[in-house]
Amino acid sequence: MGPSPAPVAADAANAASRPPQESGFSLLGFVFGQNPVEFSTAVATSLLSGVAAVALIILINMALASDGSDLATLGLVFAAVAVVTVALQTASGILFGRLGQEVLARLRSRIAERVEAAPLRAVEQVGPARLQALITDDVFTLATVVVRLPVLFTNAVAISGCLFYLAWLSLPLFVGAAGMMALGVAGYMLVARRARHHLEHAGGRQDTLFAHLSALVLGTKELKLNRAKAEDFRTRHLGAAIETVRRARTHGITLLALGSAWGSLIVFGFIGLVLFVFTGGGTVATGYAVVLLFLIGPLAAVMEDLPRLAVARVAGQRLAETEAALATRDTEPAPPAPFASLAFEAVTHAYWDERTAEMFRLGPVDIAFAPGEIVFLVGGNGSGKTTLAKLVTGLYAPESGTVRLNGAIVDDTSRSTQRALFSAVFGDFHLFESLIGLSGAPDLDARANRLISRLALTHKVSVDDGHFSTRDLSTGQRKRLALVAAVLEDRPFLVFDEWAADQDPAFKGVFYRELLPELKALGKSVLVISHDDRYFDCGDRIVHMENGQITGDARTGADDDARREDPKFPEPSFVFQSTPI
Ligand SMILES: Nc1ncnc2c1ncn2[C@@H]1O[C@H](COP(=O)(O)OP(=O)(O)OP(=O)(O)O)[C@@H](O)[C@H]1O
Repeated sequence: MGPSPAPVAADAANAASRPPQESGFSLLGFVFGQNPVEFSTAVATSLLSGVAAVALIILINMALASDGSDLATLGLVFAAVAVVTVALQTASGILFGRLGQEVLARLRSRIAERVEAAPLRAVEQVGPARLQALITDDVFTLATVVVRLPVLFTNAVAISGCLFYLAWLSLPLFVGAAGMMALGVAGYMLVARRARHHLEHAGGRQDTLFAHLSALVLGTKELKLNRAKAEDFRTRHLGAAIETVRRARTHGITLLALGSAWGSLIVFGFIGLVLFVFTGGGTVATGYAVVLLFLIGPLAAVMEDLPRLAVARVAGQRLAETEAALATRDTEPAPPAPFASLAFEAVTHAYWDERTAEMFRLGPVDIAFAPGEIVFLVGGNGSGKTTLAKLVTGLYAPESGTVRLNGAIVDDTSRSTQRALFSAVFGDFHLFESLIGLSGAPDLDARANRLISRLALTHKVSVDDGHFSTRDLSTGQRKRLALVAAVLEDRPFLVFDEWAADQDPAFKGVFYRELLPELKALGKSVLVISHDDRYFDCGDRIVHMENGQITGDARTGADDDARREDPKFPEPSFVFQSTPI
């Protein structure tokens, strides 16, 4: 065992599980930033439509108090203001609708961009369930609030305007109205605090729910085979998560509804007091009654929107937390550099498992790679082979130790140069539907189809315009397609993580005895993680791992000249021509 690495430093990016920080996400700021002109116009139109609505109320009151001589003029003004109000409301509705969709699209792109830019370890720690919940549910919640903003602004202005008008009609009554409203708002806020706690809890449980929903799809086979298992999963696991989210959200929304009811009660109470107790009829009372009756609509709408704002605030906070967890940016992708050597000195990495409070430590590891070398990485399950491969490819940054590429130290600013050396097919590889990143490469379809034929897949799949004709294939066949994509990238170093494990015995032979030597003959380096001990002789070196340590690193013996004589190792005669892409 080497010196202990700094505890959990490697997992320090686990910000997603940190206690929630105050929301660093301002929805208004974000919408404004996306499109300042459109946002300002939208706000202006909704504010003006609020002013116009107040003007309408004043005109109605003037008409009610009129002796009839100015009714015609008032009528014309009323018609004009009504048209302007409707036009403004429509314009702000359309503008905020557009902005809402823009927010939805931009936030989704922004999350995708953060995921792309963040180091792999940070993305792994945030986890797919949180990202899925965020990109679907939370982002949608935020966009919905944006669509409601014009109504909120219009109503806020209408309420303020009406209050001014009430003050003008009667100051003492206005003071009473303002006092009652303050009481209503204070009561609402008190309840809303408690409601927010429930909504935050629901947000946290939402991640578990999405994880279970994904297990429902990915684990369909296992669940369908065993009814008891399916029922247990549906009721106890998925069902419990659905129920927890439902209960927490219901609690939150019920509390908010009670808060709104308290607000409405106060308003109605005040209308009653003004009409039946304090004014005792008269013009002021009529004016107050008309305005207060009008106010019920905007006040009710604002009360209705407050719960939406509370839910959106929680969504914004989750977004801010996740973005903070993904805040570290990897260096910009670098163009492929020439490869002369890659060396790791005393490199370590540690995983911290929060649930079991256990640490897996890899290293300190010393290992070096040269061009045109085939290295087998072998060892028991969980010995750290894939983790080492992630360090070698630059997907993980070492916690300590030194990486040298072509003699120069690789640091956080140059790690992308290290990554640019590699193409890899990991055990949990993903086969994209097309040869992404390669469009426009010369003869792409022809070269891909030659490789497909070489991998005995011609009857199953072809490439047309860079797209695979199908991905409905066996796991082994999809892995062959992943290999096609990796080889076509034409990078100097390839990593295959137990690639041959899903191949039939005949094809294992093709992989180890034909493809690997041909890649070597093209000057490629290959790191092969393998349990196929009968093919270990195909490597130049065998590196053994145990418990996160390299326990052996030895050359296989057969030198390259001897190999070339050996009929087992053919010349690179065929399709793997390394056409630069
Ligand atoms: N994403 C992860 N988060 C936390 N711990 C992990 C993670 N991936 C691996 N580990 C831990 O690291 C150890 C080494 O895993 P690794 O996948 O590197 O082993 P391996 O030698 O490739 O195993 P196998 O032959 O089964 O693929 C595991 O025992 C596991 O506890």
